[in-house]
Parts: sequence; structure tokens; C-alpha cells
Amino acid sequence: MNGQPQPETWAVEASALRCMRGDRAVITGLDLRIAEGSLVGVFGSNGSGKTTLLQTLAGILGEGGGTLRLLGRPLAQARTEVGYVAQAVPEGAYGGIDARSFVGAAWRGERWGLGWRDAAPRTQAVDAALQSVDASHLAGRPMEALSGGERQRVCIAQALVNPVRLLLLDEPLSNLDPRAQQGVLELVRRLCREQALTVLLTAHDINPLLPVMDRVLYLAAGRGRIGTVDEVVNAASLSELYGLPMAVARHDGYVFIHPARGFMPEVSPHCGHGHDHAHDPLGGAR
Ligand SMILES: Nc1ncnc2c1ncn2[C@@H]1O[C@H](COP(=O)(O)OP(=O)(O)OP(=O)(O)O)[C@@H](O)[C@H]1O
Repeated sequence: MNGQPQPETWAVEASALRCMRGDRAVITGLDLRIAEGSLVGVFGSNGSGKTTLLQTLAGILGEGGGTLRLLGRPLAQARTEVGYVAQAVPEGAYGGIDARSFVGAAWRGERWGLGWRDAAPRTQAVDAALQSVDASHLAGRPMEALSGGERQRVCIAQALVNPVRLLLLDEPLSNLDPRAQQGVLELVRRLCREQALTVLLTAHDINPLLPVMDRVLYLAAGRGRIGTVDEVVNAASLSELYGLPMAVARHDGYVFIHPARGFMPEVSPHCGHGHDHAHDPLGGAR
């Protein structure tokens, strides 16, 4: 792509991948190659399968067919090097836990119980994870008392408490104001650069990601297309993907995507996630 040398090991390599919800294929055939250390924005209408894809890559949902390799290995062998941050949990779901305990709860030593021998490595891992997201000062604060942006940082720290190389973030920008969104994106960009971490990040609005992402993955109608913004986000490419005539307009550095004869609210730059998308004409694969 773009004449760039191709890496020997892809962070994500999928061919004809099917992603399932129960017995239903949400994504019917996805070809994907993502270079290590890249930041990929994952977009698509409500129900197009963004969460399903991330949960498949995280090994939470089983694959329904095709091939999938992560970090050069079959998913089962790479799983411990994959971190996943789910969509925001409802208020009150943290049960009074503080940020340090929240991060530490994911440390893999917890699985076998915490003996005195494990306490020091766990403390070190938690401190390092909080520090890597500039959240050391939040360690003693209850999760419930954090702002949305602070909480998102701590959630990312939790995913980094084990030595991961692929980080999957499901809508980390939702319900954040533009400044907090920018803070999270700068953090993610830095993690890619400094730790060679590969990040897939789902979002509804492409615009905040334009300055930071290396590749766009657009999902529609059970399929997906990956490339640079210019390669993917244009009328011809999206029309083919959706199977509908799509229009892409650029104005003042913003990108607007909508059906050529309609309205698709979730990709407006001002769209948050707090309103009803039920009339979205471009819902995912049926
Ligand atoms: N727990 C579930 N059980 C069964 N079907 C589900 C479940 N979660 C999602 N689905 C279905 O799978 C399809 C893909 O959903 P998914 O959440 O992956 O889409 P999405 O692109 O992340 O959507 P959104 O933008 O609304 O978060 C949808 O049709 C949805 O109804």
C-alpha cells in the first residue's frame, strides 16, 4: 500500500474472516492487513459490526470462518498480548473500586491468586501502566469520581497492565468533550509511537481521528475496506462498500459522509452518542 515496504509480521492479518453473533454472521468476509505500530480508526453505521470485530480479535467471540493471525501467530497463541477496552460501562458499575485496584484486577497474576511473591510485581505493573497513560495521580481516586477522560485513561491503563502489543479500544471517545477526546487520541498516538503498540479504535465521528490515524477501516453491509483516508473515504469506495450511492464532502478540514440522496447522522462531526440512531438508513449487514 502506498509503495511502502510490507512488514514481515502483521499485527492483524485476516482473510475472508467471518465474525459471528450467535449463529448470525455480522461480518461475512473481511480481508485485513494491519502493520505493527499503526493506529487504525474503525468506522461504520450502528450495527455494522465494529464491536463484533474487536471482540473477535480479542478472542471474546469465536471466529466463524476464514483465517485470522495476530502478531504473526494464530489468535489463541497471541491472546495474552491483546488488550481490550470495552465501551463505557454504566454509571455505578464500578462498585466503589479505586483506580489502582481497577487496573490491578486485570493483572494476569490475579488469575492464580495473589501470594506475597506476586505483590511487588503487580504493584510495579500497575504503577507502570498508570504512569504510561499519565494517570499516576489518579491511583487512589474512586473510579466513579473520575471524569470521563480520566476514566478512559485508567481503562487503557488496565489494558496495558499486562505486556500487550495490540490494543483494541471500543468507542473510547464517546461522551467526551473535544478537549478530552484530543487528550485520549494524543495518548494513543504516543503509545503507538513509543511502544510500537498497534491500536484499533472504533468511533462514530471520523473527524477527530483525521490528524492521528494511519489507516481507516470502514465496515458496511457485512464487509470492510481498509486504507488511507483518501483511499477509503471517497464516494466511489464507500458507494461500492455500502452498495448505495454515497457522497463524501470535505469542508474546512472536516469530512462529511452521507448517502447521496439521504442523511446519515452518526458521521456528522457534531454527533455524540446520546441520541437515537434508530432511523439510520445504513444499518449493518442484515
Ligand atoms: N449480545 C448480542 N447478541 C446478539 N446480537 C448482538 C449482540 N450485540 C450486538 N448484536 C448484533 O450484532 C450486530 C453488530 O453489532 P455491533 O455491536 O458489533 O455493531 P457496532 O458497529 O459496534 O454498533 P454501534 O455503533 O451501535 O456500537 C448488530 O446487528 C447487533 O444487533
